[in-house]
Amino acid sequence: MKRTLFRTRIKFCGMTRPGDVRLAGELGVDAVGFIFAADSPRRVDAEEARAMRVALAPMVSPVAVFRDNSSEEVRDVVRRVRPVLLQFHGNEEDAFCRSFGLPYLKAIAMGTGSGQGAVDFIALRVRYAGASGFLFDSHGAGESPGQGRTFDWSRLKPGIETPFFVSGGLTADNVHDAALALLPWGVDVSSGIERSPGLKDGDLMRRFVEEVRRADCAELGKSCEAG
Ligand SMILES: O=C(O)c1ccccc1NCC(=O)[C@H](O)[C@H](O)COP(=O)(O)O
Repeated sequence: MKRTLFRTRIKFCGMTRPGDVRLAGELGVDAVGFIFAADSPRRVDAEEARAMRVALAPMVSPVAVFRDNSSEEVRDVVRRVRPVLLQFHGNEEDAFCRSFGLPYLKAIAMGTGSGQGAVDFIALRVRYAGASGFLFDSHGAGESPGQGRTFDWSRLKPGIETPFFVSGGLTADNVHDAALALLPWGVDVSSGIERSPGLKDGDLMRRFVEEVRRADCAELGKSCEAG
């Protein structure tokens, strides 16, 4: 999407501890994700997510993350956790995703490596007409997300007109390049800020945020020079 503001949103995903949620807020992160997918090592239940929601600083958005959960499970999380955004990583179609009355992000499985074509963004927009945005993640279709692998970023061509997040294998060492190469609405990270699945590391969290802000400053500098 055309860059008009110079702040890349940051979402920390797979939070499992209130202390990590508190630190994310202090670091200026925009959103935190709670994972309710059955097969995730970062899975939390609605009560654990509620406890973390209490630890959220003002203006930090709680996001509920699913992968082929039943509509009853999603409804239960919506009622008990009160997320402001839903994120779907499985085979969910638009009618399902929008049926909960909340904005949603559709995660798109990009697979790993190169050799696949550019993303057909118009087809995605048609298929997920109700989506507020997309999250391009590195897992293959049917694979578990959160594996810490990148995908071929060149498959995302400039000119995407809907907010999109880049995800998969981002760390403090590569997020600066990703942000500058793709100018995404936001970046999403899980294992790149962890010591082990679900246990975030304060130093890695802080370094990740610093690197995103460094990319934002570089981009802002370029547009100031261009007048
Ligand atoms: O991370 C998981 O375990 C997970 C399981 C099921 C659905 C979604 C999941 N994660 C969603 C995310 O947004 C991750 O942050 C994203 O896949 C990036 O992960 P990573 O490569 O570890 O940064």
